[in-house]
Amino acid sequence: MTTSPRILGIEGTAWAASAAVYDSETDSTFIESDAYEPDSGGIHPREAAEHMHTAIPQVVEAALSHARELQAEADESTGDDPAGIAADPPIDAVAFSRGPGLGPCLRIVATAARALAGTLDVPLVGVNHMVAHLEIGRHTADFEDPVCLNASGANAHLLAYRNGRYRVLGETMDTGVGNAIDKFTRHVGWSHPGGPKVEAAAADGEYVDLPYVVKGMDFSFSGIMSAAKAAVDDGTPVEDVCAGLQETIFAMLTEVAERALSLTGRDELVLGGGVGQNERLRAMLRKMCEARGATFHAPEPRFLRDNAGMIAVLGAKMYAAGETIAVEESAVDPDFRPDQVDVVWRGNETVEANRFGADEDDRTTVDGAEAVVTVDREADRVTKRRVPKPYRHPTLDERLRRERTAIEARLTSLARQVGVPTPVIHDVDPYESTITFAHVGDRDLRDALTTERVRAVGRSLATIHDAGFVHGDPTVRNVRVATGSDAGRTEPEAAADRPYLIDFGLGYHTDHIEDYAMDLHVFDQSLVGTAPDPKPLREAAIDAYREVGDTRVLDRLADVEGRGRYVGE
Ligand SMILES: C[C@@H](O)[C@H](NC(=O)OP(=O)(O)OC[C@H]1O[C@@H](n2cnc3c(N)ncnc32)[C@H](O)[C@@H]1O)C(=O)O
Ligand SMILES: Nc1ncnc2c1ncn2[C@@H]1O[C@H](COP(=O)(O)OP(=O)(O)OP(=O)(O)O)[C@@H](O)[C@H]1O
Ligand SMILES: [Fe+2]
Repeated sequence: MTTSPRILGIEGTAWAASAAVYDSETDSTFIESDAYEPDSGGIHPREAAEHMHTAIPQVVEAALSHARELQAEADESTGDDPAGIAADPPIDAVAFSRGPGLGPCLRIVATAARALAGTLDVPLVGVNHMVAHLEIGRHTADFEDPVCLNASGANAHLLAYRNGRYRVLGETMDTGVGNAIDKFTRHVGWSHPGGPKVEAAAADGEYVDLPYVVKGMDFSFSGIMSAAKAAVDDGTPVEDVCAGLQETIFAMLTEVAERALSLTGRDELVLGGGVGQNERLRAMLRKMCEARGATFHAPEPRFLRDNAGMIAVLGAKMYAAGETIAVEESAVDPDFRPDQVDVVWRGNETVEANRFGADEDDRTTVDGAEAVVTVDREADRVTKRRVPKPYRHPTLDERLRRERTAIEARLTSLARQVGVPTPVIHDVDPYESTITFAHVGDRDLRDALTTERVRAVGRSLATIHDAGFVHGDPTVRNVRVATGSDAGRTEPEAAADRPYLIDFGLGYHTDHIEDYAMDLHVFDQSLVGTAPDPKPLREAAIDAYREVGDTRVLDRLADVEGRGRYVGE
């Protein structure tokens, strides 16, 4: 096996019939693509498959002749047979997208890949398309351990590596981000794909308010899309709706990306996927990263939209790690999830169990994802101020900060009333987005995870749900625990080591089982994303919830997770 492989990649999960050659020796990528453009409506699976059928052989041939040229040049410089007849094959392996994607398209690509590998007598590498979207950014940025935001047509999720897998920290609860935008543009009669048209129209539009929906690091587009369609139908100028749509959707994605950086303690962010070509989204992510001292990278547009270059680049890493597959094991998988992939190419890299400075005894300010928290040790109080986010439209920014401050104060008190430990509120100023409340605990749960504490959180969530509201963002960073050192100076609950819930800013009143299940799911995902060994903790949370809460919520949780959603181990 060569140490600097040359890989031919093939992509065809939906619209892009694409082939590429990645030459690791020179770190260069040649891409040949042929896009399927529907005459009307969105992507028709059968038409897309017909497109793959005719276009794949042509793009593969173009890539192959490029590979032959590279090989001839290499042979010439090493004095091997210049005709290339007796020399090595022009590539070391064929990598192809195994999924996720449209079944009929995937099968055509896989068949082409198997045939080519057979003819050239080189191995096959089966690549997960979503992991390729993120690895291309890590590769071109040369980042060590980034959080990745995949913003593509059929998907939208946040991923981060932990213990040999890319874990899904957050994702869309309904459609992919590009598909959501494309549905809106179909409604107003614009041709597919809609993303670039919305971007162009938004440049001439004025921001309008639309529903903003994030739950922890998950998010949903259905409400915004219905509201956007209704606004156009009611006569709001379409450019204004486009501006509102971009500002809202991309602010949601930027917010959850920031929360993922904060939760995982990382300082690198990469963007992947076709929607990543949008300038406004990139500008927002860049601003957010700048403001928190993180580094942002988006690969060039040819690597963002679906392309075989990313398949070839990841194929090379997988090949070098020995991840080839036999033909009989190379079946496609239309639902292939990123967290099903064993990330062997990153070696035995283990993220240290605790990368989050656990010692907080002297701290006076804490930068959360949304707020700056100032600790007054003498008074045993903290002041939390939701700071303006420079990436957000000012109107949206002000609305979110004001609303969240008010709801946080209200629900923090309400939770106390139903017996869930929370900090006592001393003062609230929604217009300054400031709350002053009691200092509680001596660690975030993230830095002091035990099954007992997790059980207590499970019980607390069941209790507030029973009272008719959700926390909205119950992650291991939004729970404070008293590990002992200051148990004496805090309140009675802490002495009993009952964790405090904090940060109710995303909470709301609801009697929907679905909302309660989502709340529990957010907590569960935060365990998966941060705990060295999440399994017993996840079980503890569920068991405790079962003791106190409504079991229909647990049934619904299983549903939520089974809905093609991505859950870890
Ligand atoms: C499974 C796979 O087939 C699928 N691929 C995919 O969705 O193609 P991708 O190239 O990553 O993204 C296409 C989407 O990207 C959107 N898009 C393209 N340019 C855009 C722009 N300037 N602004 C916003 N969206 C844009 C399009 O409207 C379309 O919805 C996926 O990765 O989810
Ligand atoms: N009452 C409190 N007592 C002690 N520490 C607190 C208190 N409130 C907040 N903190 C500390 O400040 C951190 C950030 O607070 P909080 O989660 O409310 O802000 P945020 O910006 O909304 O954070 P995020 O969105 O990242 O969860 C907490 O993780 C916790 O360590
Ligand atoms: Fe894609």
